[in-house]
Parts: sequence; C-alpha cells; structure tokens
Amino acid sequence: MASSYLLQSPNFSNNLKLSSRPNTLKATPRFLSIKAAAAASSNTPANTASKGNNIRDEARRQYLTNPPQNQNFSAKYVPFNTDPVTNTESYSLDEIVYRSQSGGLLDVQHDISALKAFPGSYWRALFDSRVGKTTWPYGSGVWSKKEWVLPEISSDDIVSAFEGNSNLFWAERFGKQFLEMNDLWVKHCGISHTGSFKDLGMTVLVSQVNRLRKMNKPVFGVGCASTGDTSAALSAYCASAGIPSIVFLPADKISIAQLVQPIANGAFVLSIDTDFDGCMQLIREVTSELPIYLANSLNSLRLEGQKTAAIEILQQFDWEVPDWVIVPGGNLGNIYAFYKGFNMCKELGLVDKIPRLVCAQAANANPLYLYYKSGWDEFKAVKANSTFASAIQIGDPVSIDRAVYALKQSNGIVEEATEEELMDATAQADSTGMFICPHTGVALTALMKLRKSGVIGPTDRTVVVSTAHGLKFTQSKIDYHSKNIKEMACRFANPPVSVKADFGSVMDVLKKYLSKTPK
Ligand SMILES: Cc1ncc(COP(=O)(O)O)c(C=O)c1O
Ligand SMILES: N[C@@H](CCOP(=O)(O)O)C(=O)O
Repeated sequence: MASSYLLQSPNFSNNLKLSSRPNTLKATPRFLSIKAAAAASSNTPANTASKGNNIRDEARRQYLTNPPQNQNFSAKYVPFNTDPVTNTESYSLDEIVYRSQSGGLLDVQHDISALKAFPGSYWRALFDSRVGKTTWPYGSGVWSKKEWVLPEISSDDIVSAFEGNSNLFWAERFGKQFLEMNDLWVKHCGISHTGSFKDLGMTVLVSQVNRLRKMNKPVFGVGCASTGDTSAALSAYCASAGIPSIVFLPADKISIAQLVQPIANGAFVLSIDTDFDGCMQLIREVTSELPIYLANSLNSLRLEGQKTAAIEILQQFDWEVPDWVIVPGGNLGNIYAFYKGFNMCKELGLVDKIPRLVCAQAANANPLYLYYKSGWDEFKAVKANSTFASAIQIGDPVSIDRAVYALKQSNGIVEEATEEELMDATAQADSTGMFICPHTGVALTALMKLRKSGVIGPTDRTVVVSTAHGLKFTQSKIDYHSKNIKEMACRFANPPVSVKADFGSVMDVLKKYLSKTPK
C-alpha cells in the first residue's frame, strides 16, 4: 500500500467544547479544574517566562524547594498473574528484564497500599487539576498520572511531548444514522504526537531508558519490531532525547506515511523480508544479545503509559463509567492496558465498577477471536494474512495471556471484521465527519455486529477506541473511494466527478447532484 501523503500536525485538543452538549446524555464529559492539595501548579508559562526559565528548570526548583509530602509510592516488576504468596519473584524497574524466570510475561505492580492511603476523591481531584496545563511533566495526559505510572522517576529524566489528553469525540451522527445510538463516543488516541496511541506507552519506556542511561546501565539504544506505529513513536521519542533507535519493519507491509516517520526521525531502519511476527522473533533474539533495550509491549513498562487512556476516558466522563469500551487488537498489549487502567481506578476508589471490554480483530489476523470462539480451549498462533488494517496484521501476539485475563475479568467479548466490513465501516464513519484508520473500522464493525445482535443496547454508553490517525492510511481510502479493490463493492465510495471546464457541463453535473441529494 503506497501513499505520498504525510501525517498532519500534532493535535493535543481536549473536549472542552463538548461540555455544551444536550443533557439527554447520561453525563456531560468535561475536564474539571479543581485545585488539588498536592498539585504543584504555580509555574504557568507566563510566570516561568518572566523568571527567565524553562518549564523543566522550574519543575526542578519546585521539587527542591517544596518536595511532595507523604508520597512513598513505588512500583516493581512481578510475574504476570501469579500468586504473590507462593511466588515472590520481583525486579526493580531499573533492571533490564522482560520475562519472568519461567519465561512468562511480567507486569508492573504498584504499591497499592501506599496509593490507598489517599481516597479516590483525592486522586480524582489531583488528576483533574493537572489537565490542560503546561506544568512539567503533568501537562502530559500520561504524566498527569505520574504516581500511578512511574512514581520514582525524576521529572528531570522524563521524555514527553505532552501526549494524551486526546479528544473523546461524541459520534452523534454516526451513532444516530447507522446504529440508533445516542451515547456513542470515539476516543481519538491517534490524534497525537506521532499519530497513534503508541505515544502513551513510548513516553514511559523512553523516559525509563533515559534514566537507565544516566545510571550507566548498558543501554546503547532502543529497538522494536513494528507494523508502523510503535516504530514511529519510538523513533520520535528517542530522537527527542538523543537516544539511538533501531527499528525492524516487515518489508512492504506498512504504509508510506508510517515508514517515513522513523526515517525522518533518524532511526536505524531495517526493512526485513518477513512479516511482523518474524520481525518480533528477530528483535527478541537481538535484544538478548546486544545492549539494545526492547521497546515492544512485551516490555510491561509500555502498558503503564497506555493504561492512562482508560483513566482519561473516566475523567472525561466526569468519573462515570461507560458500559462498553471497544479496542482493536493485534499484539494485544493495549486491551490489557485498558483493563489495568480501569481496574486501578476501581481498586483505588475513583469509580465503583469497570466497563465491559470488547477486543476487535481483523478476520485475516484473528488468533484471539478463534481462541475465544473455542471457549478459550486451546490457543493457536496463525499465519496473519494481508489486511487493510495492516498495523494489526499479527498472528502470534506476545500479550495473548494478558488479553485473555483482561477479557475474562471484564466479562469481555471478542469480535472480528472482514476486509469489506472494516472498509465499509471506515467509510461510513468518515462520511459523518471522522477520518479514521482501518483499525478503528475493525472496532466499529464489532460495534455494529454487537448492536445488531442486541448485545449492545441503543442507550448503552459505548466508547470505541480509535488507535491511529486516518492520515497514515490514505492509500486504503483512495483505493476504496476509487472502487479499486478486488472483490469489494465499496458501497460507500464517493469518487470525484471529472467535468469539462465549461459552465454548461458544470451546471449539468450540479443540477443532477442537487436533484438526487436529500436536503
Ligand atoms: C493502529 C493500531 N491499532 C491497534 C493496534 C493493536 O494494539 P495491540 O498490539 O496493543 O493489540 C496497533 C498495534 O498493534 C496499532 O498500531
Ligand atoms: N501495531 C504495532 C505492533 C507492535 O505492537 P507493540 O505494542 O507490541 O509494540 C506497531 O505499530 O508496531
């Protein structure tokens, strides 16, 4: 899939405008500005500038002159989903470790009892107080939850583009027109620094690498295998910190817009004649031999950043819990990250329940769906076939165990989308003013199926997670709208009309258009 289109400018908009929406909705999403006791918020750009400093210097001085009280928060790696009584294995986050002794996944475990010393109302007010500011590092949607992410890192070591705080879009017209729903939302995680949700995890991982390098740990650079978005985020955050990045890409399987991102950001790019699963295998072998730190979501640090999107959704709904959250799944770290974010909010008293999660896969790359349909009987990796949702063309997801756990704990569901279904859903969403990526089309297809079967009701508050910007995937849209896809009807195509350059021809075309188009 080739395209000459480039990514649009970063957009860190929040949803303040939506606060004037009709009150037929269950709650009005908004970001509050309550002053929280522990919020350090005096270094606004105006007074920072007047002191002749930058925001990082100011944060450092604030910390030294007014260190936070009673904040003995900490986190460590533990084996994923094992009994802490019988298995006491754990590692400092300053160690370079991706797997447990038994070869299983790791998880970042926070000292929940220290966090519980503060009531849910404290955390809600603290997080709300930090939204929309430029206070370093809390202006980031990820680092505004620093105590729950990497509590021990110095703000000085953080590498951030003030990611997060992404728009929660009320999909009013799409919901009404295609689904008879009035409370449908799209969380635009792709409207971000490098155009995907990967920024949320990468700021955390690269910040920790920055700290490790300052501690003289053996980290020459950071590497990943990628279907295009992880590599874009990794290379941007590394470039911003002056850290070498190395990316393994499956040759000819990612969009041009995604390919150009690490190239432009100065990464060492290897285009490898295999698929993503092949690249993943190679980067795992390479990072166990060379001083290259692994940046894929096998590394549980990433998920600490990605989980903040779940917290942000609750915050945007003024801490009301939606009924459903639908996430497209590939390597399957993100569905667990959403579960973890929601569950922490419940455990720490910010909310009293969690939403039901739906993971949506492309039918051409659907190992989780097949596993779910077998009644979680036996997991079998698949050979992933080509899909327009190219960033989830993954047959052997590293986080399969995390995904199953998240779905079981949230009474979750797995759905799949054929190529035609996902492209139609993408075009339908775009026709209502969005400009989504095909992976979001996969998630919307899952929603359509669950609405049709009545599992999701017309008034259920539902959030579809949009994972990347549509501008990264323009070639698929061009193919669709020019009806240039084999064996696809492209029912919602809207091709341009070629007209001769004379008044009569233009008038004829317009009259025909006006007579056919409903007002
Ligand atoms: C745009 C996009 N959507 C969805 C996903 C799936 O996320 P995960 O691999 O965490 O399941 C990815 C990456 O895999 C992606 O790049
Ligand atoms: N879609 C991903 C695939 C790798 O996922 P990760 O979360 O494990 O890094 C990409 O963009 O590379």
